[in-house]
Amino acid sequence: MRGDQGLQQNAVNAARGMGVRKFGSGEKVKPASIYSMFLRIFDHARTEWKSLAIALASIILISLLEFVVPQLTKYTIDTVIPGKLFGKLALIGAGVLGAAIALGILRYLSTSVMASIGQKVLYKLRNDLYRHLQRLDVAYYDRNRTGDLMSRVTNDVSILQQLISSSMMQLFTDVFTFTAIAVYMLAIDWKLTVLLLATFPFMIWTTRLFGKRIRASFRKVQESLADVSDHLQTTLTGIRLVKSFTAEDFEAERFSERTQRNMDANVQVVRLRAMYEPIIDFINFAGLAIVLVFGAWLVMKDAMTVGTVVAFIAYLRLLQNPVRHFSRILNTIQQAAAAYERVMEVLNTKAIITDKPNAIELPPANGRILFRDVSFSYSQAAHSEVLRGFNLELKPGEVTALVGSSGSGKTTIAHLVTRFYDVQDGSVTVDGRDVRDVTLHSLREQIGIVSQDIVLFNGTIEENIRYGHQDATDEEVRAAAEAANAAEFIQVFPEGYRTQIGERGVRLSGGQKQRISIARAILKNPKIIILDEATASLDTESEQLIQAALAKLLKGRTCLVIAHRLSTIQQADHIYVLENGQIEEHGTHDELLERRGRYRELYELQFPAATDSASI
Ligand SMILES: Nc1ncnc2c1ncn2[C@@H]1O[C@H](COP(=O)(O)OP(=O)(O)OP(=O)(O)O)[C@@H](O)[C@H]1O
Repeated sequence: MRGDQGLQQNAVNAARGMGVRKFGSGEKVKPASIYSMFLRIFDHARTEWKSLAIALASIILISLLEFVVPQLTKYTIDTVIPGKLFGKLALIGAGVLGAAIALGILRYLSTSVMASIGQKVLYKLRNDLYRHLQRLDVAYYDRNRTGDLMSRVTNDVSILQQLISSSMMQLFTDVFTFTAIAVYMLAIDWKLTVLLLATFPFMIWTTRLFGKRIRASFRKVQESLADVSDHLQTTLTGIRLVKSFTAEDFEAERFSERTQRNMDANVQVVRLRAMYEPIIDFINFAGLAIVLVFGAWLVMKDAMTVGTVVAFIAYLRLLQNPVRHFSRILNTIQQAAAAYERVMEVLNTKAIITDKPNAIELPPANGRILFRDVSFSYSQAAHSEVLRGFNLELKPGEVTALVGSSGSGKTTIAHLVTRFYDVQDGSVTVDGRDVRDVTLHSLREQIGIVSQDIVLFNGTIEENIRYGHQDATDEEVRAAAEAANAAEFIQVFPEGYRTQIGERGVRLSGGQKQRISIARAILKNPKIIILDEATASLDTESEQLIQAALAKLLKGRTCLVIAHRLSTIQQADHIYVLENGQIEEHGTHDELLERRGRYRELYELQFPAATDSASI
């Protein structure tokens, strides 16, 4: 048992794992250039121009003040000390302290303003990403893992926010300081400065070399983190399954494999940084050696004052600070670039199922649905067609049931009506209009789905029912619950309709959840209803209540019922038996029993006694 389950899980995970690395066509982005990342961030920050202006002004003032302090040093060494100007000392002391206080205030201002811009950009980006995810096709969710997508919206966006809040400020300050000081030093002594700047190409080259590798490692860190998040999401939501298979240790083992991959990737990043920083330090010391040796030589030759050399060394430090900071910021930038790539992979994915430019609103439907010569497959692989030249008519106000073996294409037919997927050939029409010619909103608004996988959100019972029609009044919500045979059990809860359900509230039984989902569909009041295995796995009492609720829901609507349990569809107006995407036979329950074909076979399998007596 253990082995079988392990094998299955591994196969599922291998397939899923492929989904992460191999995005569908159009989803793969080139390694994002840091430049395009900054452009996009600025684009998001544009509306914050006032705050940006304050931050920029602070940066300029910080650079100016940093420039003034070495000038005071030079003045003290070259003028005050030789001239014994005691009266100036207090002024110099006050000047340095004043500059320090002003620097503190400006740094506070720029940091807090940038942090708030960072948060706002983060807020916008995360909302854009979520909105985009909501619009992406169902097929996108078939290919990508939920935990991985969650990690992109949470972890990756947070990393980008760190870049804006803390590192970008530093980067601006550094670029500005670097340029201002380099220009000043060139003016004072261009030869010494050129010699000094000769070390910088080495720094840039080293930075680029390590940058690429660090980014690749960060990509691994983030991907492995997404794996961890995906594993958590699947095993915690499926905790009952894990326990029923006593797979706790097995899952803990698999979790530790994933965290180990994350740890290894992190260690790789640290190793690269540990190698990079000493190289940069060495180049910085080489610069210091040049200034010290060449400067001292100039002083000894009376071509330069001691104060100028001291100031030069102070400026050298200021010049090298940005580079040293940059080596640290590089970490954040590379990490952000890897996160940015992952965010862009989602944002660059275009939804395929969208409204045509000239899509019209589907008028209130009569509910006649026609499949004409439909061919459909989920993938482009050969022989993967689920439907081929498929024809079907669903008549307005009638119940059409689909039965057939597992995998015969029943759910796929429902997916094509709701346009979760588009047909490759032929057409699906509602009241004569191709579903691709009408807006998705107007189409889906007129379709209600009640399925076996009931999704109820964390919130109150009332909120869950109202999901079917947000503007419904309290009376309408209650009437829908009444019609769905749910009112009785809801009223037993002390808080009635305001009872919290889901993780932070009461647990409902399968039948109760089903009735709430029927109430939700009744409140939506759609012209077309799709029931997907709606009454599977319920006890007889629940089933009777639900059957009664469903009878009310189906009344006067076009209904597509996908059923395995033939007992639930005996009253259907039409029953179609599907095998391998083809209709094998159709008719009413009685007609099909008489025909003694596949339907009767299925029926006899489910109700051996009933057919025995029927045939006597
Ligand atoms: N999202 C998907 N991506 C790829 N293939 C899919 C997808 N959904 C279904 N299929 C494949 O399409 C075929 C038809 O599946 P479908 O779910 O329509 O069958 P079904 O008759 O509803 O089965 P069941 O009664 O077991 O629910 C199956 O071979 C299935 O493996």
